[in-house]
Amino acid sequence: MSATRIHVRGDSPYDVVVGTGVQAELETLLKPGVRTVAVIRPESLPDLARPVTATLSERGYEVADLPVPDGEQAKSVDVAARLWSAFGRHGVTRSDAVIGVGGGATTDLAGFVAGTWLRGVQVVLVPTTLLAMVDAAVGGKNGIDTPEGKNLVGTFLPPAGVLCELSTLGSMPKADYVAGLAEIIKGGFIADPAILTLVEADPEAATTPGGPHTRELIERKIQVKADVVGADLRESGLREVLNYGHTLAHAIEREEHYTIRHGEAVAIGMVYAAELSRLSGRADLVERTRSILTSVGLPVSYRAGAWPRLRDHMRLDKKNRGAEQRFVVLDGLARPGRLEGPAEELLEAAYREISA
Ligand SMILES: NC(=O)c1ccc[n+]([C@@H]2O[C@H](COP(=O)([O-])OP(=O)(O)OC[C@H]3O[C@@H](n4cnc5c(N)ncnc54)[C@H](O)[C@@H]3O)[C@@H](O)[C@H]2O)c1
Ligand SMILES: O=C(O)C(=O)C[C@@H](O)[C@H](O)[C@H](O)COP(=O)(O)O
Ligand SMILES: [Zn+2]
Repeated sequence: MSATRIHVRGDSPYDVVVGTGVQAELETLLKPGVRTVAVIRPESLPDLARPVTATLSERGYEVADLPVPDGEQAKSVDVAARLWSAFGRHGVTRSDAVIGVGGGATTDLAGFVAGTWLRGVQVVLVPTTLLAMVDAAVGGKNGIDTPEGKNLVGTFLPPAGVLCELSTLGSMPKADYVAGLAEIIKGGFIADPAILTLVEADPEAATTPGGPHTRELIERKIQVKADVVGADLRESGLREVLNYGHTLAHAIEREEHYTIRHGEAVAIGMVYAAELSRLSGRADLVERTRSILTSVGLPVSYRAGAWPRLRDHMRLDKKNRGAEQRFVVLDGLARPGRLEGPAEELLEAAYREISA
């Protein structure tokens, strides 16, 4: 199968390479002069990183294999501090490189420690989940969670390259794979409705890595993200559209102590954002949102009694300006807009519509 290259523009441009056998390109992404490569990967998945570490060792690089806790548990200041110490022990310098292999939690952590060590060393990302391929590893946002909220500490560091090895998706647990579909569907609502048509035509096929449209869905969503982050890396405006559904999603993740899958929280958050759009007189895409998410097995509601706490968590959303709460909403299909300083009654009314 041939590889597809999706180019991300900007001051530090790079390619996202999608296909099978693409890890062979790894060495070409490393800057000349790299001696030590720190490979960060989930501790329970040594086989995922082995092709990377073995290739680099054979080519004569000093490889530091750095396992981290699985999933969201990795995105903590404690784990970051352990990695900074390991970089010191292994003598990672500014001419060296960090490689993040794993799901979005691992690539977010790898980007964060690369962006903060020595004020920034090169990072290459090798996403191994659907969500990380179509979203987390693309765009240069990274971060860790704190007790105060999701991703509240992080940097913008464009990767030197992203390698999406499609064969790694085969071992993904179904629920994690389906969670990745939420971000693909998000791309459909904010920018590329053809994504929605593909999923709606055969939802069951969309939930399996080997489906007839798997690769097209992946490439379309990466293209949506590449177009946006290529124009606005640091979220000065346009990039906010990628946060559709995330204001409530991040509040739910915090409420669940980061045990709910990000994609599941985003699914619920998108229904909430669709309700906000409808109730504020913009687009009415509520039924289409509920229906497509339900068809692939994603959640569309959350506990009724949770509103006061969720409302409080949303006050620390990164899109807020001072006391003004801000949301991404839809003025129409593929026409994202903003809701700024909404009345509390509107926020609560939209929540009543999605609460179970
Ligand atoms: N930086 C961004 O722009 C951005 C965008 C979207 C999401 N995110 C972040 O991404 C994270 C979610 O990513 P995720 O959905 O990949 O979850 P995840 O990283 O938690 O991975 C899910 C689980 O799958 C395991 N796994 C990884 N690859 C596997 C494989 N090939 N086979 C079997 N198991 C595998 C992981 O170890 C983990 O247990 C969240 O922290 C979210 O905030 C970041
Ligand atoms: O890349 C972005 O920008 C996004 O908003 C994509 C989201 O899917 C992603 O979850 C991101 O990490 C959220 O960013 P945050 O700034 O709200 O933490
Ligand atoms: Zn997200």
